[in-house]
Formats: sequence, C-alpha cells, structure tokens
Amino acid sequence: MADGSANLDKASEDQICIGVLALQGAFREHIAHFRKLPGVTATEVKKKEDLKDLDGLVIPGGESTTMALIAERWGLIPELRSWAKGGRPIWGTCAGLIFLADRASGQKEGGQALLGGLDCKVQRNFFGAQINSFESQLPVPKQLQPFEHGPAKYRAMFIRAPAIMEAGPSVEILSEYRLSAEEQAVTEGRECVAVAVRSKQLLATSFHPELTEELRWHETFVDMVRRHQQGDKPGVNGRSPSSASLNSMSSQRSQSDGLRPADMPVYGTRDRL
Ligand SMILES: NC(=O)CC[C@H](N)C(=O)O
Repeated sequence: MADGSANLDKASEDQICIGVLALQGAFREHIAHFRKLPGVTATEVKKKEDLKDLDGLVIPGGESTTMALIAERWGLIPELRSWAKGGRPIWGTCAGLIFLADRASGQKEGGQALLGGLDCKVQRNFFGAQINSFESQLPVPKQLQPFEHGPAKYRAMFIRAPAIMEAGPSVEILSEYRLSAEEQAVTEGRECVAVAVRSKQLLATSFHPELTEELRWHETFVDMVRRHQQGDKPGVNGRSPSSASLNSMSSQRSQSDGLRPADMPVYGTRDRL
C-alpha cells in the first residue's frame, strides 16, 4: 500500500496541466491532442478561476476579434494579462498568435484587445479569406529535430491565417513559408513570411497542428512547460528535450514521408517542396 501511494505521488509530480482558452474556436481539438500525451492533463479555460492551477496555456485558433470581445465581456483580459506576466508558457495558434502579438495589422475597425508579449507584427488574414484556406507540407524546424521521430515535413493547415511580418531580436523563427511568384506579386517581392516563432516562454504558430495527426508541436509545448517547471531556460537549437518529455513521447508515428495522413483532407494544397 505504502509503495503504491508513493508511486501515485511520483506520477502526480510529473503531471502537468495545460489549459486551453475555450471561449470560441478550435479548443476541443487542442485538448484532445494534449490528452494523447502521457503525464498531461488538459482542461478548458472559460473563467478566471480556471487559470489557477495551470502550468501552461493555449490560445487556440478561431476568430480573434470575437475571441477578444468575449474575453473582454467576461472580464478575462486583465486575468490573462496577469497570468501571462508570471512568465508562464503560452502557445497561440492562428487567432491565438494574433492575440499574443505586440502589433497587428488588418484588424477590424476599432482594433481588438491583444494580450501582447510577443515582439512581432502580424498581418491578419495574410493568406486570404476563408475560401483561400489551404494546407502545405513544411520542413520540420531543426528546433524540433531532437524529437527525432515522424516525417521530415509537417502538415500545416492555414485557415484564414495570419503571417508574422516582423519579429524582434528576442524572437526565434522556427518555420517559414516560402511565397510563390504569384503571392510575391502582392507582397512587393517579399520571398517568405514566418509562420512559427518562439520567444522565451511564448510559442506561436500561424497554422493549426491540432487539426492534423501531428503531435510534435504539442510535444514541443509540453517540453517548454516542463523546462519552465524545472527552472530551465526554453530549449535552444540542438538541445535535447527534457527527460520528462522524452519519457512522455510516443515513439511511433503512423505517417511516413510524403504520405498525406487520412485525418482532415479539407483544403487545397500549396506545397513548398
Ligand atoms: N483560423 C484562425 O484562427 C483565423 C484567424 C482569423 N483570421 C482572425 O483574425 O482571427
């Protein structure tokens, strides 16, 4: 009995709790992904009390103006700001990236409340309207390479997606999207935009890993959370994942290079090979 309870204590020590802002958008999909990872509890955040025991927070994709309006109406903006001030890890996907950015263009009239903290300028709807949504296979960034499993490309879903147009010196660019000649014609010849970045405890992606079978972005965020708990700095190039996350990683992937998984083939492709 005594041994059993000691094991339980150990298990709960390693357990981390990730909250996903659940006001609007793709929060259920994120929660389902996190729940596939051992040692991770994932929970919805709808009110300030839900922030209390979290180790990490995700701001999902959806519609950033609507999400900001609901958060304001429910009095959550100051609570989120003070939670973020603690330097705890936050991951913003798509609308969540807009939420985290210090500067945004293409906002609706009157703008929207941004949480800020990420020294970036994002352009809302950079890749066009809903009808222009697409998916692409992008090279796995070297910062994810320590997790050496799965294909060398990851599947990125861009849904009315923003792009990161400018990034400050503290921001590490994890992934870029190379623009086609056609796309460059409307971006004054700019060749690529950033679509995934990390800065201190913040991770931000333009695309939606939670809508694919890809788990490596979720594993990366879990690793950031564990490192933060251990008082460690966020991972830098070439560093191996924390031992706890190595233990938690699934070593098998059903995908193989070049094969599109049969999860959500909903959009046309713009592959950058
Ligand atoms: N899929 C998304 O999260 C789209 C974000 C949307 N373009 C916005 O401004 O909020």
